[in-house]
Amino acid sequence: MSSLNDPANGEESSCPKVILLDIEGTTTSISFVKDALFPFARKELETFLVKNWDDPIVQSIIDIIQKQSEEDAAKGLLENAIPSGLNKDLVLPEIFKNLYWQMDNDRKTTGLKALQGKIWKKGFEEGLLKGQVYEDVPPAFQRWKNSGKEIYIYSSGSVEAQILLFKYSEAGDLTKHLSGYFDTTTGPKIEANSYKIISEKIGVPPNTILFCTDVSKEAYAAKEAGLQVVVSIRPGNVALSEQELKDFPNVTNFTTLSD
Ligand SMILES: CSCCC(=O)C(=O)COP(=O)(O)O
Ligand SMILES: [Mg+2]
Repeated sequence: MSSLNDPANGEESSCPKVILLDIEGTTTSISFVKDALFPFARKELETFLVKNWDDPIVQSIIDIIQKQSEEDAAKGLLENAIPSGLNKDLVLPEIFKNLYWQMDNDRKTTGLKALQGKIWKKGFEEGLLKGQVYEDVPPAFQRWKNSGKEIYIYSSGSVEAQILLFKYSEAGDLTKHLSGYFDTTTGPKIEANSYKIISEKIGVPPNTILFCTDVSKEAYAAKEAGLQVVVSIRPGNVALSEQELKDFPNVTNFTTLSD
């Protein structure tokens, strides 16, 4: 990784076998997620839930959202949890209120992300949404595959949403390059244990995985788990502190990220 903006930390890092990528701020601009994907889900939210209320998968997501609201209320983040056991007409306004609050605060909870994925499905399949990736992403995928590496995704977006974004991308179907996907059902992205689980699931030692993300808390968690870590600096990303720049190599695009 000699061409990276690598702080002189003196640590040996071997050539990675696996590239593990975050989406927002890494393969895809934050502005695409915030200005296209999130508003689409917000606009369709009420219609989607009213129409699909009886779908068992939607009901299982509602359960997750309700339980999350209990945790949030217990922590004092919310005044009231979503009441359970109410009929559809009484509970739906409470669910909408909770979800608008979550979206306003860009919460990365498993329930909200699963629901957004379900809503985006229609948008991607009907051509109303096209997944955006930075222009250096498709050639990097090809280069890594050619050199025998496996590429995985780890994003707060649900696995379903991740697949949609890469399948219906402006650069064509990129899922052919991807070996697998992880979301917050594996664990929070800011906990080292999540990265240990990912390395076990992929079946390779942590230090053979190179994780690239824009979020420093995720970078520190992955580093603690023993992964190689590179921070992504893209236009619109949150700027890194001086300390973070010392602690991690960084890339401004994938052209220089691992051969
Ligand atoms: C189609 S993936 C949606 C991305 C998303 O909802 C999100 O919150 C992105 O989080 P990330 O962990 O990729 O930074
Ligand atoms: Mg990100």
